[in-house]
Amino acid sequence: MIRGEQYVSTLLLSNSCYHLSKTESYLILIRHGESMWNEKNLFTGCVDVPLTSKGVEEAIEAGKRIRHLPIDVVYISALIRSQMTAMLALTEHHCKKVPIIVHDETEQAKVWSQIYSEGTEMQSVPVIKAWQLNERMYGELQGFNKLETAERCGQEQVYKWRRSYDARPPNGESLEMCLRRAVTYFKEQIEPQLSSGKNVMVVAHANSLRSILMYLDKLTAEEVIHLELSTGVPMLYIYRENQFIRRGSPLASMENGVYAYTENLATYKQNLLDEVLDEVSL
Ligand SMILES: O=C(O)[C@H](O)COP(=O)(O)O
Repeated sequence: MIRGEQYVSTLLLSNSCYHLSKTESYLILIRHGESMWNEKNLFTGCVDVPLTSKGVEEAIEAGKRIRHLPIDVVYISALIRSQMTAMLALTEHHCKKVPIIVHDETEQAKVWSQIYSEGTEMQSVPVIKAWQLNERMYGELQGFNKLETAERCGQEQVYKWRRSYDARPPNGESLEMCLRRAVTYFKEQIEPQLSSGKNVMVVAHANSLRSILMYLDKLTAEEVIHLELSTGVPMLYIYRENQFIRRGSPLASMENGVYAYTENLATYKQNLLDEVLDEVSL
């Protein structure tokens, strides 16, 4: 439903990126691309493993699928597979802004990573690293093969550890425990960005994202059991009036379905097309 002048475009062209009116904002969630332990089917959890070449390709492909969606701030976990995915995806973004990791661990880190040129800062996207978005800590399963563990401990037990809300892998985190840190962080740090009109991308992990999706989609402990996330697939949410509206996964950049979701996005797309046409006719 179009809300008259509330959604009338207030688009401003700034360095070839458009800023939308502040009545709604966008949230993109992506599970990292395939990691070297995903490929080997090993429980990974908080072990810091990089992407495979397939994972690199998935990250680039994810970037292509969201390249025409606005992004003002990016959140990553403390693990390299999330960081590689975010950086690779952003190389595809039409804005061509430079993703810059924010270092505010200490006063010195803050001062030493300061950008002094306002113009250069405007050409960058802040990337915020948060351990709270890490994969669920898989405890004593970390490093073991998932199939072999199912043979050893029983399929049903392993399924419970992997998919249930409250079963806790030996000395590891249940999904519930992972939710407590990931969703608390989401509510305290990410939601305020969305409500201030910022468009956010979060690149995290299967289970930290499952817990965030539980919150966004109001899933019950029974429903979340069936929620599986593929690597490198972007999911889009519209944030409007403190509500999250699930919009599925953009299949391609400029896909009509995505931009028809709201008047604001349709206008955003039209402005991008006009800009391309202007460039062609120059
Ligand atoms: O940590 C892992 O092993 C995976 O990233 C997620 O594993 P799962 O599918 O067993 O939850």
